[in-house]
Amino acid sequence: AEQATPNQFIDVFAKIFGEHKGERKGHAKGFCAAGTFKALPDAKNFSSVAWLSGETVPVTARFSMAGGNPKAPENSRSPRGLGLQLKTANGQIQHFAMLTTPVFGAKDPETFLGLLQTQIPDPATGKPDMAKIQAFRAAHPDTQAQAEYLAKNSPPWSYATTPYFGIHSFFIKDNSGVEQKVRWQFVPKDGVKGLTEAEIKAPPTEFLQQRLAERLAKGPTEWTMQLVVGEAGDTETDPSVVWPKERKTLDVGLLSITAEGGEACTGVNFDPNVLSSGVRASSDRVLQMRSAAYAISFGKRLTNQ
Ligand code: HEM
Repeated sequence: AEQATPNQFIDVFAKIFGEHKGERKGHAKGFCAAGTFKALPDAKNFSSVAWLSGETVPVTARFSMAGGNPKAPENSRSPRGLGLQLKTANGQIQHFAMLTTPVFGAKDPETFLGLLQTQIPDPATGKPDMAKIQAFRAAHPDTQAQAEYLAKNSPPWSYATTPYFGIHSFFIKDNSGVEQKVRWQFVPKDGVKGLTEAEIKAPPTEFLQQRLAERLAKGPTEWTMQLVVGEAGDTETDPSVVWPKERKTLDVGLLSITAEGGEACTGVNFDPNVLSSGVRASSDRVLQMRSAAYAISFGKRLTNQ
């Protein structure tokens, strides 16, 4: 089959969600936040990547709802996103652009594009054809793990009460010069809390920014950054597959969100392939596709398209 192109994603998002000039074509609804990242004392024994040194690194962040709907209802069973940009004192930049699911909804760009194409509303009814979506999912088992996770785990009660997962594999050079295959995740110090069944069934609501503001009025909200260390045979190319849960996990840092709102994240393209020296992307084709798609979306939204 032919390879998917980044423009096909921009096009299909417009067909599913409508045209929203000046907005992100994915994760259209969201808001900026700010804080710091500080490595835990042991992290520098693992790697000398700049942001693991222990200095307090300023963070520009954005919390978001998946999808291209700028008015997405906040009780929907869809992923939430967190984009982080770290800038170290010596000028290193590191991005994380994560979801609240440990896996992605497809193994490669072509399957993701195919799944999105089934979600284009039927012009006759204005709604997607559920049978078509189900048939596609049945024929593509790699689209099922994320859907199952979303069905079993309630959407977050607050952006502060959910973990965020990097999903893709990356390589971090350790202090002996060996590249370690890792996946990163941020675990909330406030604990994991989802919406109740009643809250999920209630009419579309908007509460995520207000709940975060109320939480921040009491002080910073924190996450522990963990690196899951892969072993030989753990996939580096397939973001729809979670690694075995007995993998070694290192607590490497503390993300502290201290403020929300403002426009500091508007000029940031949270391209997940912006990596500090000592960090390298894997050959995951979904990860590779993201840079090109985000660049198109970024250019469009900055020029009010
Ligand atoms: C081929 C697969 C994917 C495509 C085509 C895609 C597309 C997009 C696009 C067009 C944007 C808007 C970018 C901008 O205007 O700044 C976006 C935002 C985002 N995506 Fe993806 N995405 C994909 C996969 C993923 C995956 C696997 C993750 C997480 C692991 C993810 C997490 C995010 C987040 C957190 C944002 C919001 C960034 C922000 O707040 O500015 N996406 N995506």
